[in-house]
Amino acid sequence: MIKVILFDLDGTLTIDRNSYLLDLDALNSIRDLQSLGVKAFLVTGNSYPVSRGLATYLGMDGVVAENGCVVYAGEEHFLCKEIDHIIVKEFESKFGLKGSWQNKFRKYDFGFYPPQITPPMEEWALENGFSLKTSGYALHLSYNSQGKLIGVRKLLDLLKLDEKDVAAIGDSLTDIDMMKLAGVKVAVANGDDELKAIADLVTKGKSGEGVKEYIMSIVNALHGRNQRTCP
Ligand SMILES: O=C(O)COP(=O)(O)O
Ligand SMILES: [Mg+2]
Repeated sequence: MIKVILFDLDGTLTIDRNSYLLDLDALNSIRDLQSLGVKAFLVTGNSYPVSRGLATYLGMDGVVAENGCVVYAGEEHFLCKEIDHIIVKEFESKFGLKGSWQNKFRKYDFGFYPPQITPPMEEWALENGFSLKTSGYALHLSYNSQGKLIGVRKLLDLLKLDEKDVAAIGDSLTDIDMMKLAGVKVAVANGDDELKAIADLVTKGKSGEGVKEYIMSIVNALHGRNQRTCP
């Protein structure tokens, strides 16, 4: 039985990819799910303050932020090597990138625009021991080569959860790492092809609509179970 759902944020809980507007119907369906005892976590490439602030106001049960490097589930865990801000600036100017406004609040995983990785960047990253990823929203630079996987592993340890009790839903390449430890892997309809290829289920709807569709299927199944067990 699914006890925890991991939600990517950008492109998944938003109304579309490349939008920052949250899908309010998807958020309401998450509340319905939580009222049935299923826990909800944000697992995102966003900075810790943004992720934790959002999770608090959305009533989420915790977060994995900075693409796996920071975990909060009642207490904080920091899992990656910090990047010196001088290196961040060097990377930005060397490749003519614009740093994310959240970079001043980041320690382990930094974001840049445009979100495309080029071969010279890959060469530089390899020489300097970094890993590059793209979410479609931003290009990410980190020493962490395992991405969201390390944060999700920590979260499951903290919650003493088995992978089979976990579902994850996302839209981009950076969610493939999150899915590695999820018993049920869900991709939204407008997600990256590589993610859809490893998913157990691809929703009919895009982004937030797809989230609502998947959650309602669980909510209905749980209601069905409860009705069967009530005399
Ligand atoms: O920070 C990003 O680039 C995207 O964040 P996400 O992991 O919630 O999609
Ligand atoms: Mg995303």
